[in-house]
Amino acid sequence: MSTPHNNAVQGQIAETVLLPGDPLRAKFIAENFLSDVEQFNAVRNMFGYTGTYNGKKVSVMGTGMGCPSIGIYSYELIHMYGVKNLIRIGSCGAYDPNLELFDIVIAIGASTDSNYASQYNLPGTYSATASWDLLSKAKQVADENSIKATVGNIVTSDIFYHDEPESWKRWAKMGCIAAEMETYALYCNANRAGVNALTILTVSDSIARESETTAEQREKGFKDMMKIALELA
Ligand SMILES: O=P(O)(O)O[C@H]1O[C@H](CO)[C@@H](O)[C@H]1O
Ligand SMILES: O=c1cc[nH]c(=O)[nH]1
Repeated sequence: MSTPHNNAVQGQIAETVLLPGDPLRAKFIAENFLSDVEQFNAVRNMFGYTGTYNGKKVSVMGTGMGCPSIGIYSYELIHMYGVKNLIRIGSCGAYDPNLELFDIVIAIGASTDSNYASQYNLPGTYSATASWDLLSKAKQVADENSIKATVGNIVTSDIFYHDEPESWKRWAKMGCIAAEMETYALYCNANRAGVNALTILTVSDSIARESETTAEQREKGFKDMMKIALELA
């Protein structure tokens, strides 16, 4: 069975899938970290691959940018392909001035300006949280490999170019340490379905320090994040 967005057939996708926003980052991981690689998707150039890492079957697939895009891909992976562990590996902008470029952030929860959770018609505000199992393992892998990884609440925003450039400071005042654009929807989908999700991010920009990495570094760098995520498979 395939979907309008994914050509994979049953059994082609592993129970653990790494999810970078950028499909070229998925290709890079498949080519450089996995063995016995098979490509399962190219619809919309949203590349997806399955291979092995240390003998374990693992998949990697792009999600595109924003909650609607990761919402579609992660829903299909969970409900149509039986995926149990969804690990986003993305870039983020740091709000916390203690975070430096290339530092790792592990998202224990995501706050948001998105209305993704309105579909659940809840009688209040939903806190989208990570799988404790994946999170505690990820922190352990980071510590064992002497990789600095900061665990905290992040902001998933629908907006990259904000009309009010200083508004991030209000999230920072609430203890949010970094911003990206997908985790809230990923955690909602996973929690609603009773499967595991975790977001691991690399700081690509410091909003607090006004510094940034290049597009090539974002595609090919970030090896610490990839190592942590692959060890979870
Ligand atoms: O590097 P990725 O995973 O795409 O993540 C971040 O980068 C994109 C914005 O440049 C958004 O998708 C944001 O969440
Ligand atoms: O500032 C940033 C950097 C990466 N991704 C974002 O969403 N924001």
